[in-house]
Amino acid sequence: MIRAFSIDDVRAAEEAVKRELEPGELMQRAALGLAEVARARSDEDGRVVVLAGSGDNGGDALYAAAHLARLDLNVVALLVGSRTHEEALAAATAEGVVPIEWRSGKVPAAAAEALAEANLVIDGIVGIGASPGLPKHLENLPDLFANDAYVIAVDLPSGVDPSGVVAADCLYADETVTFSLLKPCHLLPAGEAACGQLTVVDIGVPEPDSPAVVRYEASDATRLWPTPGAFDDKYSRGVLGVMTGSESYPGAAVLGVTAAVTTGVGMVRYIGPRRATDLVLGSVPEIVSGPGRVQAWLLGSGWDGHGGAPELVDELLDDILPIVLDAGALDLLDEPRSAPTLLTPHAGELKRLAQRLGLEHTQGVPGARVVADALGAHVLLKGATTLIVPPSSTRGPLVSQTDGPAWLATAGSGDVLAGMIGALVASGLGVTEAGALGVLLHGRAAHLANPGGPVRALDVARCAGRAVAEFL
Ligand SMILES: NC(=O)C1=CN([C@@H]2O[C@H](COP(=O)(O)OP(=O)(O)OC[C@H]3O[C@@H](n4cnc5c(N)ncnc54)[C@H](O)[C@@H]3O)[C@@H](O)[C@H]2O)[C@@H](O)CC1
Ligand SMILES: [K+]
Repeated sequence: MIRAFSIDDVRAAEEAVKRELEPGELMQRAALGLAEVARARSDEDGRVVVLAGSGDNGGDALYAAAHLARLDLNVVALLVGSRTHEEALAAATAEGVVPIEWRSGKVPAAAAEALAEANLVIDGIVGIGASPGLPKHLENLPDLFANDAYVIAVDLPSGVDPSGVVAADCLYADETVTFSLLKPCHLLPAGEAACGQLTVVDIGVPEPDSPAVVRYEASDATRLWPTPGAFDDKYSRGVLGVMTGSESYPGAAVLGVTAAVTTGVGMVRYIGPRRATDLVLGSVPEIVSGPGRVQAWLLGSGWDGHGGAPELVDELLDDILPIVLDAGALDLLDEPRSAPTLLTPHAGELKRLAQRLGLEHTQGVPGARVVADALGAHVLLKGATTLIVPPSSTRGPLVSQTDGPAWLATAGSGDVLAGMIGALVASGLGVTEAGALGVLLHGRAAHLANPGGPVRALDVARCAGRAVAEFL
């Protein structure tokens, strides 16, 4: 599992280590690690421009500049903040780094020339001390870079919100060199795309106890998968009740049920309108049609209204079983249930849901968070990066998954994901783990369905079983 930590926890962990070290030692470690990566990425005749801002991020960059100049690279330092880390600047100039001030206004000619010639740019404008966005005079900075310049961000791409919540103008990097601990922006959509390749340099700061953001990997699927044992039967493995599909959209039921059965669960009980039931039975003869005992419910994919059985739905919502609410069932809840509940909206559905509930945020992490808090439910926000946001009261980390190819943006894909997650919840996993492993499985199954190419949702569903075998 990949873990990122809140900025407050990172600061506290760094301070604790600093107290045990000589002053400045931690920055020296960061700068040396950064310089080693930069050296490995630069040519023999490396022409390097270091962008140094006011804070310690600029200090890291300037000390790294000193190391690179000592290795005979040609290094220019553009001092772009209102202040400069004076000791780091002195160390850099002592090794032959050429400083150029560009603290505001138009770019000085010498700075523009250095940037146009640089094949390596080190972005030390701001790090974890930053508010989102770039200073006005640097907004068009990338226009000054040579096309083939390799950009290394120090700790994080400058301009990115360190906590990964607010999307802002930032300097896109080819590689981000961070120190010991990942920060939320490295894993969340508002920052991750700007990071490029993420490289972690160990400066000896131990992980705090509780991560703010986690990402599940294949090894987590191996560890957590609800694999049956010799004493299991179909009931002990778990039964999933599914109410999906409608007269207008019966295909959603076929896709979700196919995915659930192929993912592996003791049994699926399906309840839906006549046409959908006939289609589901026709393509998935393993299911049982009609009500009965189940361990979890999946509702809503392909609904056109309330799924045709409002009394039953009300009963389920009052019940103590875990429920996955997808698509048309997202509108069912107005207040928290007393049992685990996972909502699986895409961005448009989240917006509609948050507006219906009269909440102050409607998008991204803040939108998912207010919905999760209002409904006491986990919100799995689907997208190129899929997030799972728990209610604040759980104090649990956000989950951020980027497993699927973009080919998964196709009709029926969400119905398949809901079926996979439903199967995992019925098998006994908590909604967070089921959501995260479901997203992992969805991505892996898409890859198996057609490596590197377009996929249809039914093929993704059919590949679930093989994908599970790969995890195990
Ligand atoms: N704290 C530590 O123990 C360590 C910190 N390190 C480095 O120090 C960085 C954090 O340093 P700081 O706390 O000094 O903070 P930063 O260097 O991130 O920036 C703070 C400075 O930037 C200004 N600023 C804030 N937002 C801005 C914006 N949007 N545009 C332009 N300027 C802005 C502030 O006025 C302040 O002067 C880390 O990201 C890392 O690179 C490393 O040296 C490792 C050890
Ligand atoms: K930076």
